[in-house]
Amino acid sequence: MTVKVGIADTTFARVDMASAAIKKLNEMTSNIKIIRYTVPGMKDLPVACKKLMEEQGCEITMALGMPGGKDKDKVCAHEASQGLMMAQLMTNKHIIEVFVHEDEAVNGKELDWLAKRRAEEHAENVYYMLFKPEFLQKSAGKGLRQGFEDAGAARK
Ligand SMILES: Cc1nc2c(=O)[nH]c(=O)nc-2n(C[C@H](O)[C@H](O)[C@H](O)CO)c1C
Repeated sequence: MTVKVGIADTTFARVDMASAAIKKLNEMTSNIKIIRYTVPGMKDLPVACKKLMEEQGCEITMALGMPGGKDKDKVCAHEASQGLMMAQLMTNKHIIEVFVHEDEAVNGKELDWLAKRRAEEHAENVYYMLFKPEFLQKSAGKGLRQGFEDAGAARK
């Protein structure tokens, strides 16, 4: 049966993360219907995701945002994250937050690579959460990361 997956993204972001996530999800399964909803910025993502789940019937959503490098952007990112957690608890559905901070990368090229890679790897997580939760259980404690390289399990 087809599962609806919501993808909420922003015009503020400097990289089209949603397209990378959508491409990855469509490569992994044909059992999903993707509904995309683009809003101005990350603080608009909580209600966008809640509407995708409550009004469009999405089972799970991804919130793709890009906090800028200024202090006020980091405050906004914290506020947006609080909103996303609230929206998850209100709907009892997962919203996978995919934030890429503009100052995580040294230049535009790395930012483009990082943002798309993190979006893809979280899209994989969405697939596993929907269809193969046992795969995530098997990966518990492995230090997996999305975007930059995995941290790996702690060496005894
Ligand atoms: C300061 C600020 N920083 C960011 C940011 O770093 N990333 C982002 O996506 N959006 C930012 N915004 C805009 C808000 O998220 C939101 O779009 C506006 O307040 C309109 O609701 C604001 C206002």
